[in-house]
Amino acid sequence: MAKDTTGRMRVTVKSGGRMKLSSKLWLERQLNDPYVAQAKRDGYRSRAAYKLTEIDDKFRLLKSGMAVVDLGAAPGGWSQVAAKKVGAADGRGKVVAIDLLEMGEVPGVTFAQLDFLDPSAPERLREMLGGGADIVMSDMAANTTGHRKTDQLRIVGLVETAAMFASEVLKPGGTFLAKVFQSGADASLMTELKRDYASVKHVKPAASRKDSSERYLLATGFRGGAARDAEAAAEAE
Ligand SMILES: C[S@@+](CC[C@H](N)C(=O)[O-])C[C@H]1O[C@@H](n2cnc3c(N)ncnc32)[C@H](O)[C@@H]1O
Repeated sequence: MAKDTTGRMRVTVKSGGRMKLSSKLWLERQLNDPYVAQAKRDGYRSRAAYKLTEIDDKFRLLKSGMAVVDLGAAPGGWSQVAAKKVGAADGRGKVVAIDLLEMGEVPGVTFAQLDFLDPSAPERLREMLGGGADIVMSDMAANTTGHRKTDQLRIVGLVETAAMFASEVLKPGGTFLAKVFQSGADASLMTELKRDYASVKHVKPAASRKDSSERYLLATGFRGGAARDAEAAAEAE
């Protein structure tokens, strides 16, 4: 039986033409998970909402009036948190979100069902955004094959593509937040991000399961395309 990136056993079930992951262990965890119960009480679509809330409480990323891109948004917990913090429902801020899956409407959030790896995705997102972004955040998790090396490459590929997109749309001073998995495979990405952002670190919120290798890469203080290109040109001389 294959394992996913959290190391848990994975059973693949076909449902309505869509592949669904399930397991007895996963179900037990859901039932005993305080964040799942809390999310129900607070009206959040997912327990993931608390990961973003925690990161934001600590680093004060989301502010009223900001423009946010949410990659891999379904079922919508992060979009709900971001929409509330930036004031998207009353038009102060903006949240644009995409996912491979459908997502129920979140007030103030512009959503498109779209594969981020599709060549048309960046342009579509730029159209939805209609300007620069203050934050690009990605909670995307690539589908796993069970083959460790392949899975690591897919995961890193997804984050690198998200980072590249972030560097195209972020305003100077902007933030890139992305889910990664502890593997060391993101070392070269870290080096690039350190060149493009004032601060780059890994964060692991308490709501992220301890036995999971999941963590988040937080890059703040985007230096902006012009500054970055000048630095690269100086290095090349
Ligand atoms: C952990 S979930 C996100 C949970 C979400 N942040 C929340 O708070 O509800 C990861 C999502 O990434 C999406 N995803 C994975 N690869 C993607 C891709 N290439 N393009 C768009 N979405 C993708 C999956 O469909 C899945 O819904």
